[in-house]
Amino acid sequence: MDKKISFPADLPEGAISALMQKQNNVQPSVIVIGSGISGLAAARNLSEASFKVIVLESRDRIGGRIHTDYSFGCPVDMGASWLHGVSDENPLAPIIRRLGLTLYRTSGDDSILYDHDLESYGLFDAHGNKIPPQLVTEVGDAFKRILEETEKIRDETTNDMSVLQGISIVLERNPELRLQGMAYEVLQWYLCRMEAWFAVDANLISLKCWDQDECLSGGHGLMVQGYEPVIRTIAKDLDIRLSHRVTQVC
Ligand SMILES: Cc1cc2nc3c(=O)[nH]c(=O)nc-3n(C[C@H](O)[C@H](O)[C@H](O)COP(=O)(O)OP(=O)(O)OC[C@H]3O[C@@H](n4cnc5c(N)ncnc54)[C@H](O)[C@@H]3O)c2cc1C
Repeated sequence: MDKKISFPADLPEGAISALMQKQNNVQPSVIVIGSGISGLAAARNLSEASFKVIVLESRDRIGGRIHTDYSFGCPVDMGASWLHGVSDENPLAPIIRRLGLTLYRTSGDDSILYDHDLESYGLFDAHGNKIPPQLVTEVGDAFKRILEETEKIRDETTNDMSVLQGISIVLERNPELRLQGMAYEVLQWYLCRMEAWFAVDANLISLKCWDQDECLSGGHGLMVQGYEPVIRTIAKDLDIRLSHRVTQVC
C-alpha cells in the first residue's frame, strides 16, 4: 500500500477496502508475515474485508507455536494445547463450536490433570537430591519480587528492553535480592519456566509487553482433538507461501 488515504471513523466492515479500491482503482493488497494464529487471524479478517492477502511463512508448515503432532496416532500438541477462556467472548468459540471440537475442562475442582502448583511435582538437583519444597516456594516469592521491581525499570523509560536486562538492572540496584548457591539454581529454573511459556530466551522477552495479556472468563479447556483443526479452519483458502522467510521490510 503506497498511497496515504484518510478514512472517516466508524466505517462498516469491508468499507476501507472498498474506498481504497475506488480511489486506486485496484484491489488493495496486504502481505502478512507469519502464519501463526495471529498472522492467520489478521489475514482471515483482511481477506473477509476484501483485501488481497498473501501470507509469507518462513517454515514449511503453518501454525507457528501451535502445532499438533499426529505421529503417535493421537493428537499431541507441541505448543498451545489449552483454550484459555472457555466462553462466548473467546474469538475462537464459533470455530470450536462449528467444528464440534471437545474441550476437557482442567480448571476447577473436577480437574484430574496436573496443575502448576508445586505440590504436584518436585525439583531435584544435579545429583538427584530433592530440593526442599520450602526453598522452591521462597525462591518463587523472591522471583516475584524481582519481577515487581522490573516494573519500576520499565516505568522509567519509554524504550523497551528485554526481561533479562530488566532483571540484571534490578539485581544491580538491589543486592539483597541476589541469591546464592542452590537458591540461585532454583531462580534459574523459574527463569527457564518463564522462557518456556514464551518459547524464547529471556533476552528476547519484551519487558514492556510480557505481562500485558488479559485472561478471558470461563476457565481453561484442553483441546482434546488438538489445536490443528482450528488453525486449518482459519487458514482455509488463504494464499499462504510456505518456506518464504522475510528478511527485509522496505
Ligand atoms: C510450549 C507452548 C505451550 C503453549 N501453551 C499454550 C496454551 O495451552 N494455550 C494458549 O493459549 N497459548 C499457549 N501457548 C502460547 C501460544 O502458542 C502463542 O501465544 C501463540 O501460538 C502465538 O501465536 P503468534 O501467531 O502470535 O506467534 P507464532 O505462533 O510464533 O507465529 C509466528 C509465525 O511467524 C513466522 N515467522 C517468524 N519470522 C518470520 C519471518 N521473518 N518471515 C516469515 N515468517 C516468519 C514463524 O515461523 C511463525 O510461524 C504456548 C506456547 C508454547 C511454546
